[in-house]
Amino acid sequence: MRVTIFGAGYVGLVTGACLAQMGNQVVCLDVDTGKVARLQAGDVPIHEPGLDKLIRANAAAKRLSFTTDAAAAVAHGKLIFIGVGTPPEEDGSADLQHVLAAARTIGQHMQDFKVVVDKSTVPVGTADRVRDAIAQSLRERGLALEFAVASNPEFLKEGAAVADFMKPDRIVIGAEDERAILLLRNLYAPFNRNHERVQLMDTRSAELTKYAANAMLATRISFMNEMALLAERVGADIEMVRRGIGSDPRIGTHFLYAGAGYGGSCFPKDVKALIHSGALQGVDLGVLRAVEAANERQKLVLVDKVLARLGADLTGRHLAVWGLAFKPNTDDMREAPARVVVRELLARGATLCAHDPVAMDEARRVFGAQAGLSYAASPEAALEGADALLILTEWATFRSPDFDLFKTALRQALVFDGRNLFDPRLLHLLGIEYHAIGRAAPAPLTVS
Ligand SMILES: NC(=O)c1ccc[n+]([C@@H]2O[C@H](COP(=O)([O-])OP(=O)(O)OC[C@H]3O[C@@H](n4cnc5c(N)ncnc54)[C@H](O)[C@@H]3O)[C@@H](O)[C@H]2O)c1
Ligand SMILES: O=c1ccn([C@@H]2O[C@H](COP(=O)(O)OP(=O)(O)O[C@H]3O[C@H](CO)[C@@H](O)[C@H](O)[C@H]3O)[C@@H](O)[C@H]2O)c(=O)[nH]1
Repeated sequence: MRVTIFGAGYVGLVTGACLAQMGNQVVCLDVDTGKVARLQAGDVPIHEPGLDKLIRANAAAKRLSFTTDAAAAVAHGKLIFIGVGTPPEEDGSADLQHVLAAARTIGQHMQDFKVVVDKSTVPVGTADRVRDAIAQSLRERGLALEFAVASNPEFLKEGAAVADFMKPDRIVIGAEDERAILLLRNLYAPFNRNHERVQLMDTRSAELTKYAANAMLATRISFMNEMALLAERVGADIEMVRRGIGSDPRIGTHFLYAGAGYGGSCFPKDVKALIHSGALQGVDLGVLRAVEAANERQKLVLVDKVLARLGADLTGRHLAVWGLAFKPNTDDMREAPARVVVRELLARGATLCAHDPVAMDEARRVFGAQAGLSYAASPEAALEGADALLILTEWATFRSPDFDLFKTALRQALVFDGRNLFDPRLLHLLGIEYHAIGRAAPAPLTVS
């Protein structure tokens, strides 16, 4: 099928590459000329496992191309996806300017029937606004062409985006138009072979499903982070509690990891946007307000531990930081807890040497030329001469380090772990002082 995608970001590129891999003819349109030029040259601007290979193979097979030519892109696809950004406004609401600009562009160029599918995360009622924007552009052209608008929210996770798209838990289609439903069902048929994954619903329910899913996951994380605070005070271990509750199938094991707070381009903005949508309707989403407040506090928990141990003035202290991305397997630093932690430690007078396997270029862009912040080519190099190590992202390569280095490379064997990577008893045995999230100091080992 011929498919056009507005937006060549995380969602647009992954959707485009995966649909092309199934044989579809995909054109990705972006307004960022630099990004499109890079993609046309075979350079994939984001780090996402498996994505660059998929993009290059499908571009070489002429199933996937990138353009800034809106007229040609709109003419190409019977199905036109909108996968542009919906960043937060000052008041927390979703900024729909890019979605509505894409809708207007479609209305300005379409010549025949199109199915316009919103894949961006948008508040309930946006499909109606997209419909109105297209209709308005058509009216301005003196045309009355038919088109349908559907909602098809995306549930991929960064760092596992290609795998998530190829093997989705569910494919939510919000549509009322039979032509849109038929085209989308057929487009997704190759991703829907083993069991029925398509969930067909009305557009408004589809739009709300996306926010509700992210809000539920964020709620679990903030809940566990609060339990972790309590666990520390009462001498319990949040990792034991996590296993204890996760084995109940009504709760399940996923998204129960306490840590340095959730980040990324989705949970923070989507929780805010849902709270805002509730307020507009006179519904106070108090649970979500608490989820957000708990997360803001949580981003500073590791800093508080450092200050409690090393003193409120960190002047003259040098600290190693492992991990800058908001999660492993991505170079994305949008809303990453590292942004808060690094700025706070620098403001307290510390100097920092950071390492991240892929996000250091992005970090240089985010932090700019910050006095006191340097980068190391390896995790080991970051440790040299530091007073302590802070761990902010759970990269696999951090999980089994040479623990002896913590004693030889660091000035003192002191580790603050925001992702609970290690067994506190092991580090205790090795003579390393270890502060993690929600984990009380270990009892001495019984030795026979
Ligand atoms: N990143 C994720 O993991 C993820 C997962 C599911 C859903 N979403 C949602 O999908 C949407 C896109 O997110 P993203 O992370 O891919 O964003 P992104 O910022 O990585 O990419 C958006 C792209 O859209 C382009 N763009 C903006 N206006 C445009 C226009 N008028 N025409 C064509 N292109 C335009 C931008 O230049 C940019 O390249 C958001 O609503 C987000 O909430 C994101
Ligand atoms: O138990 C957990 C799980 C995650 N996190 C943190 O939560 C954040 C988000 O992680 P994750 O959900 O894995 O990544 P995203 O790429 O932001 O994906 C979320 O946001 C996307 C955009 O809407 C959705 O499509 C996905 O389904 C949803 O998981 C990260 O900072 C993680 O460190 C925790 O602290 N504890």
